[in-house]
Amino acid sequence: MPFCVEDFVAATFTPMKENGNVNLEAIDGYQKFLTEQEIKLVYVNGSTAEGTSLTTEERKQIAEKWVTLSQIPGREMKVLIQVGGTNFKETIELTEHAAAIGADAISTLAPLYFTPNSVDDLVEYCKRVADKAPNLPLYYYHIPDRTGVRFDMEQFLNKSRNVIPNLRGIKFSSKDLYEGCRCLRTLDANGDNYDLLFGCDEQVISAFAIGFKGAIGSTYSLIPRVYHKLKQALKEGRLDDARRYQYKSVDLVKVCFEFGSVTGGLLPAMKVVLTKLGVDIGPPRYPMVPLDDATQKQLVERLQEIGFFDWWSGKEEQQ
Ligand SMILES: CC(=O)N[C@H](C=O)[C@@H](O)[C@H](O)[C@H](O)CO
Ligand SMILES: CC(=O)C(=O)O
Repeated sequence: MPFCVEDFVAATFTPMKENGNVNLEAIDGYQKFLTEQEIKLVYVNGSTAEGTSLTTEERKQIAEKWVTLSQIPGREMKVLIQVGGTNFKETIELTEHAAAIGADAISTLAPLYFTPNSVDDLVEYCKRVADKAPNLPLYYYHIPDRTGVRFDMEQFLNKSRNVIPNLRGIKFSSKDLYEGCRCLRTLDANGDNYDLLFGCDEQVISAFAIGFKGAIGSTYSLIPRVYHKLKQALKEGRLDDARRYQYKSVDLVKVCFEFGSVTGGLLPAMKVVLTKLGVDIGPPRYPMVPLDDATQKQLVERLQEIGFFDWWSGKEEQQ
């Protein structure tokens, strides 16, 4: 079951209408935009997508849309579907649905609210999900700051190795690079063909330095070219250049956080950024609140100050 993700996976946003409904039609333009930015993998219904704010029916429709679009010649991409949530029955329904529609992989959060008591409980949970789609690779979605589930991922890997045949890795959305490094060491020592995908975009250079090969995140939708250049620079040993690209990502994330809220973090601001790039992504869904017009204007001014639109268009590269 080879599925080596040595690339950037765009964690997709969910297009919404002003009335709060999902704007399924707008996924078309967004998918095309990502194709043009050379994004070849997408992560659907995760945090960036407000997956836990969507109904199960909406999640299915969104998953179907991404899979269908990814089958259009010239617009091919791999589609990973996040199936986790609060309700195990729905998680299973979404897992079976992902398999039935031809998704490339699934990913699950830890169960929310009634959270596992031990790493063994977590392994058991992932196994129950994985068993419902035995032909699909499964990526456990580790995002302790959101789920409160903080079990050590090195232990998780060691305990699940012989138990979950289709586990293929972890989406590692934690800034604990010591833990990440221990995971990489144990995978290496055991010859595991797993992907450890880093989830903190503003630190991805550090993750690559210790051996991560791929990453999943929200900002890969916004500035994929910057990250592709970062990776290329690292590959060629041009560390200063690589840092320069990481600084751009840090600047963008920092500005988005300036307009962030406790509920949604930087997400409502990032939806504005994508809209300004010409993708009709709309507002976030409550309990996240959209930025009002005046605040959007301030955000655009801050983006101009950091030169975002110049490096986005590639203008700055010619200087
Ligand atoms: C909570 C959240 O959305 N995390 C994302 C993925 O895990 C990241 O891609 C961040 O949005 C990004 O690193 C900016 O902080
Ligand atoms: C990686 C991330 O942002 C997501 O889960 O959507």
